[in-house]
Amino acid sequence: MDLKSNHAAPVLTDPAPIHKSRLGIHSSLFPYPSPGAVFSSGLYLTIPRKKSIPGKLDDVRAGGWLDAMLSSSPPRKKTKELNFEVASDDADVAFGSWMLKYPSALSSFEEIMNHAKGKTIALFLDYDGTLSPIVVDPDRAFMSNNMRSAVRNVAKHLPTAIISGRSRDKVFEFVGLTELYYAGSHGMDIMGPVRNSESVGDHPNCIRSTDKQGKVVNLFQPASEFLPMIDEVFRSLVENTKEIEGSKVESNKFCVSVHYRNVDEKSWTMIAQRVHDILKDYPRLRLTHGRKVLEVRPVINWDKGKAVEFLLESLGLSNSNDVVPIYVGDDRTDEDAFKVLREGNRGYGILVSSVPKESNAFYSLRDPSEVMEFLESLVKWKRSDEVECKKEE
Ligand SMILES: O=P(O)(O)OC[C@H]1O[C@H](O[C@H]2O[C@H](CO)[C@@H](O)[C@H](O)[C@H]2O)[C@H](O)[C@@H](O)[C@@H]1O
Repeated sequence: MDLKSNHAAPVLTDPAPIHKSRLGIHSSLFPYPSPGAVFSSGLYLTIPRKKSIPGKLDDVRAGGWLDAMLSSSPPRKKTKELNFEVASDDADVAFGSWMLKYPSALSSFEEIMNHAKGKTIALFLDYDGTLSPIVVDPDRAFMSNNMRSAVRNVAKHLPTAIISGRSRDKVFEFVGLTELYYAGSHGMDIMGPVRNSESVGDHPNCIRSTDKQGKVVNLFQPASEFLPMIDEVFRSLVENTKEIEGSKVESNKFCVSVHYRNVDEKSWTMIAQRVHDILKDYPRLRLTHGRKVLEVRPVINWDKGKAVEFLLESLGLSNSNDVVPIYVGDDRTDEDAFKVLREGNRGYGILVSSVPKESNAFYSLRDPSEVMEFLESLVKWKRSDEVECKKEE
């Protein structure tokens, strides 16, 4: 397997089992790699450990960080995503053949709905790059009012949740809708419904709480013990990157994002090295790569895929052949959710991308405007499905 291609680049970690009990976290939340294992978003591979020499630039190069950074959010004209380079003139041809593998969810809408006829669709949406366009300032990634209406309408008809890398509060601030469920910090902070006959409430790290409207909810925060560590790392990252022009460190409660979108490419090695040097003192934290962002998160066996499973269970929609989960997302962390759906042979992942990317999704949409069209089509379909069902009664 080519460790440098596709999803996230590998990161060396040093799991120390002793901390498991000390942190008071349920053992099922810890991932499986043994010392010397390399893992990235969904990848667990054992390779011999390399001795790292603190402060050496080789660290970030050898670890594949720079390759991953260079390939994040690839330019429109040239792509290396499928391990080959194409000239700009051929880009459309390459995209066309990629679409054969990941057909448009809009042109395949009827086909998708044929599978969903008479079933419940559960909808899961990523935020950045899916509901809002990617913009230079992460604090200004607003969704349009039209998109907000589309999400509100779809949530009135279908159980809907947003699963974001952002903090749950921040994504709620951007979306501002009470008709749906929210999971922040890549699924490590879920506010879900309470059901009478439920099993998720018994889940370790799940507590009863109330939402902003005073409704009783289940709050699931499997990484809560990591909060002091994450805060400490956040402060170190801010301090150690502050003189790198354009860099921005964002706290996402249980994760930290180090943005380099606005950093001159010449300084990418420096920013990667600073993050690397801090993380080597925190073996219980790991790094994943997003769109021009380095994401620091706890080493627990929890991701967007697990969040989908948790929410399905909370909604009483797991273990049912009558449920079709659909997950729409654009980023590497969304692959965990696509994988859960693909491997469980249920529902569909839809990748939002305007360039060819290897993915575990089944279908594709080019950008947030196509996502909005897809959501509107779902509402129309649901309305006519309801009318037909009434006629049959
Ligand atoms: O899971 P998501 O909802 O997609 O969140 C992933 C990260 O999204 C944000 O960063 C990305 O969008 C920014 C605004 O368009 C853009 O400036 C940045 O370059 C992108 O990486 C967010 O700021 C991160 O904290 C999230 O982890």
